[in-house]
Amino acid sequence: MQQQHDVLTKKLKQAIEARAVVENARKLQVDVLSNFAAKLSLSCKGLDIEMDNRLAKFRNALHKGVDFEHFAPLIDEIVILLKSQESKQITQQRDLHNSVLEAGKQLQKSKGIPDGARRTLRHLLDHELNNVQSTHDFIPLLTKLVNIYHQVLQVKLTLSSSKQADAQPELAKQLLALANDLVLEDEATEQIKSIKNNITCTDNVDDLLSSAIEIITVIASNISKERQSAQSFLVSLNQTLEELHHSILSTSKHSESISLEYSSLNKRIETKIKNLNTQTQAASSIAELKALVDDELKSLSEDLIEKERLERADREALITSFDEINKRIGSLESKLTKYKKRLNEQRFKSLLDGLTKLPNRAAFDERFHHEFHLFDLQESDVTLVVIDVDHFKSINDKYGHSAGDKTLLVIAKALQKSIRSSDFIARYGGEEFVLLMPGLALQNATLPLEKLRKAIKAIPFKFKDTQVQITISLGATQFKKGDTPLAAFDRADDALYNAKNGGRDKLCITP
Ligand SMILES: Nc1nc2c(ncn2[C@@H]2O[C@H](COP(=O)(O)OP(=O)(O)OP(=O)(O)O)[C@@H](O)[C@H]2O)c(=O)[nH]1
Repeated sequence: MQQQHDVLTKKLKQAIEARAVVENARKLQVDVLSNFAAKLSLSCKGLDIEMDNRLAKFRNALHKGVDFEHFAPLIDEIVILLKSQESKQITQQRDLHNSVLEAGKQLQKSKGIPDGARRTLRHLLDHELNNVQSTHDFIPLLTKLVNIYHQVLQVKLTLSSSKQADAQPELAKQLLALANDLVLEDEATEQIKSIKNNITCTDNVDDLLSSAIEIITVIASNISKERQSAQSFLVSLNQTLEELHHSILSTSKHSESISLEYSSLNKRIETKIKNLNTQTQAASSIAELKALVDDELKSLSEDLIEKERLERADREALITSFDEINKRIGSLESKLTKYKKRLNEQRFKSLLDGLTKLPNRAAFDERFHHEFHLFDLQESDVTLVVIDVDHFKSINDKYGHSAGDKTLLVIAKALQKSIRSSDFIARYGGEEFVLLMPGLALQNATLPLEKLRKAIKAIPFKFKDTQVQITISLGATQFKKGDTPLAAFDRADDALYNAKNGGRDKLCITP
């Protein structure tokens, strides 16, 4: 009996001990959970005053270890408040999305956004804004937006304040781009070159204004020269046509008078033959007949000689007139050929970039649309690449604008040299180039494009005795079924954006 009692007591003790362990573990867990809930409730602080009060009560109750029955109504109230907070937040997030989008679009309309900032803004509005999941995600976007606003505001402030209006780097940049795009006759090219030199030496508004006026004057005089040359061509065309008209008129008058002479001569011959007929009938002796025939034949042969003379004169007049007409047509043709050549040269020049002599943006647009048209017809592979020189501004800033120009020239040559003859490269503007690679699938483009990137990186640039490494970033895509030229270009531009954001000196691909 005692033995049984001892066994039972031992088991009971063991059970009590095991229970205590479980209770302790549970208490520990509850403590951890309570702490966590208290911390979580603190993170909601500040959203709503009513909820703050309830959460404070909740934390207090947790701290005191109040029974769950006392918690339950408090938790219910908090859950209701949280739900209303959630729907409030969704509305706020939507409003915030709309206002950021609206602000960004307004900002896009502003003039004077630096190139890099404009690209960042477009990416922000087209992509980043759509990926926002929470209000928190807006913070980096808003920071970027404010940054861009700041840049634009600075440009505007500089513009509006006459005191500060001295420095206008953006205006200088635009003016320089305009001067670079101008394709004029040789004499004007020299003038533009000297204006460009002036622009690179200053960003003072007054100096830039006078450069702008000089550019306008050069353009105006070029247009007037062009007009004069077109006018002189038209005048000479008109003169030649008039001369031709006279010549044809006089030839036809001459022909008319000759044909009148002809018909009277023919009539005379006819009458003489008729007379000869009647007279021979009437002749009574051989001697009379002989004398008659002799007379008439003599007169007829004179008429025939006259007829022959007339014919010869007519032929000669015709030949002279044809010669004259041919000469005039010949001279008109050679004038026309010269004029056409001139127009073609001008068109060719207007499709070349003045600095690098690569095809310019207009030429690229033409070719781009042509390739797109071909793609629509046969859907062959076309890879499109946008290339941008990295940190190019710092080359200008550190070593001067003409060093920047030379750099662009060297890069353009290297790019041209490194591509296939069937590829098409153009200077899109500033330090940006575009490359079209017809017949090359995007999956096979990595190798040649990486080679291109490395080729530029390997150029041994040297400025002011300093070895400088210059790199490029590349964004590539390919034409897709149902694409538009703009959509394809945007994809390549997005890829370039990724390459820039990924640290530059990179090729990024957006299929
Ligand atoms: N020398 C020279 N500079 C040019 C020409 N066209 C544009 N630029 C300059 O190119 C620079 C481009 O600067 P950003 O758009 O800020 O770009 P970045 O410095 O290359 O920097 P990332 O593109 O972001 O790597 C500007 O300073 C322009 O003035 C040109 O024909 N000649």
